[in-house]
Amino acid sequence: MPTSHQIPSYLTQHDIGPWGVYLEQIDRVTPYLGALAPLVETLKRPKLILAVDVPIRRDDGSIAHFEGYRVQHNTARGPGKGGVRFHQSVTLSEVMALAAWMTVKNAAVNVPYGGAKGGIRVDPKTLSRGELERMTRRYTSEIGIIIGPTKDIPAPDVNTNEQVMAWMMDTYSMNAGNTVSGVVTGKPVSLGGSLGRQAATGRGLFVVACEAAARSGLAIGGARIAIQGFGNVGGVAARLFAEAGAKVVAVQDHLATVVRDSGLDTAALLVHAAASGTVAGFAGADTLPEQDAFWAVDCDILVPAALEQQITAANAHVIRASIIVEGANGPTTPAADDILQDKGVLIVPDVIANAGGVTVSYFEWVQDFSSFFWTEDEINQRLTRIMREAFAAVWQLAEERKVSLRTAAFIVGCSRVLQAHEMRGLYP
Ligand SMILES: NC(=O)C1=CN([C@@H]2O[C@H](COP(=O)(O)OP(=O)(O)OC[C@H]3O[C@@H](n4cnc5c(N)ncnc54)[C@H](O)[C@@H]3O)[C@@H](O)[C@H]2O)C=CC1
Ligand SMILES: O=C(O)CCC(=O)C(=O)O
Repeated sequence: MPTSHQIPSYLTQHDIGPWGVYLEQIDRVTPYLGALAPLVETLKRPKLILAVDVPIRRDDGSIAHFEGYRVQHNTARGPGKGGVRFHQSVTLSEVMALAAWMTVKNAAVNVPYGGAKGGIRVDPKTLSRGELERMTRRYTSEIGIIIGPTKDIPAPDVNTNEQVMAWMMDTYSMNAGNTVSGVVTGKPVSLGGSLGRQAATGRGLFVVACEAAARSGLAIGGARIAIQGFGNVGGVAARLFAEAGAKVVAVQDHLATVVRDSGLDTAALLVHAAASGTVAGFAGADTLPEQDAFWAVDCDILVPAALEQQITAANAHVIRASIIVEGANGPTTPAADDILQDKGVLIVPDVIANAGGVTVSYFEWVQDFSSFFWTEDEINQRLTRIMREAFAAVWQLAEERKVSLRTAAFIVGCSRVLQAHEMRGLYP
């Protein structure tokens, strides 16, 4: 647990939430940072926090107010970069942690960004399309004072997509007086988005899962895969695992867990989920009676691809996978990390495993600046190379320093950020 002096006054000890997980991860890596360790305090303090009121007129004429945030955790290596989340459980602690993980991630895979994240506490499923658009536009106007293509570049996250990015880009552009396509990534391809961005996070996850499996002597063909979250990340990962001959034996979303021992028909499940908004009710599978039973499913590779703090001390003991590949940000608590490490489970941490999305966002941003667009093959090849190189560097460091892949990834990421601070001379 972080000590009380580390907790900023705007968060209280009892609701420290995901920010507390992040602080503990920083404390765990600090002994490995050598001469940079004295600078680590900067990583425990977000650079800028903006909390905004987002009022909209509902379709029935009433006014609703939502709480929104944009947090820039660190910009030593470049502009802030990170997604925007619309979810009923969004808190400041969560957005701070998500922004900080972006700082570490962007440095770990060496894209030239700092870390940022945004969110609105809202269940978007309760809004009409018109209400969603008005909320998105108002939020964009409110955070418009701190975002921009050279300052902070939002992108999709949970419950946001290319349509939301199109509205954000349009609102920012209207206020600027000209089209600014580079203000967000994950846009529709017709508006300056990149081929391959929609599938990039799942694809990058699949690439590093294959690398981890190869080094562990596990063949992907025939491997049993369990996936929590069947949205952008989990859905694409499921498809790629199935195409490679693995058996996706369990998928859980917010409403149900569907299982099939011989492997789910992932193509049919994707069609079902797209039509009904959930995996619940899928005819080609059994449904587990309890959501918690998902964690004990017999599998080789477990992919948490939903929300934070899902794998905890309460369920880590029952996990049967030998490899966990973190599609979600912050899905594993430090206490669960310890239990899983004792059990010999290999965890490929979020800051590497889900970095494919921001990597292709970087490609999108570069393409927007140059107004010259690449083919999908070029994008996928560059993505695969970056993911493999980042994974190999972290694997090698973990072996040399005899630490977990998470600690190794944090050593790489935090060292790059702190070296940037040192070279820029932010500590006169
Ligand atoms: N979209 C992207 O490019 C990236 C996303 N991520 C992370 O991946 C995770 C998933 O993001 P997306 O796939 O984009 O979101 P999404 O909105 O497309 O899908 C989220 C999925 O999680 C499920 N879910 C939500 N609450 C759940 C619960 N309590 N139990 C089980 N399932 C639950 C939903 O039903 C849905 O299937 C998040 O942690 C996000 O931060 C990380 C890197 C990039
Ligand atoms: O594509 C991006 O800029 C950020 C994606 C994101 O939010 C994440 O990696 O968690």
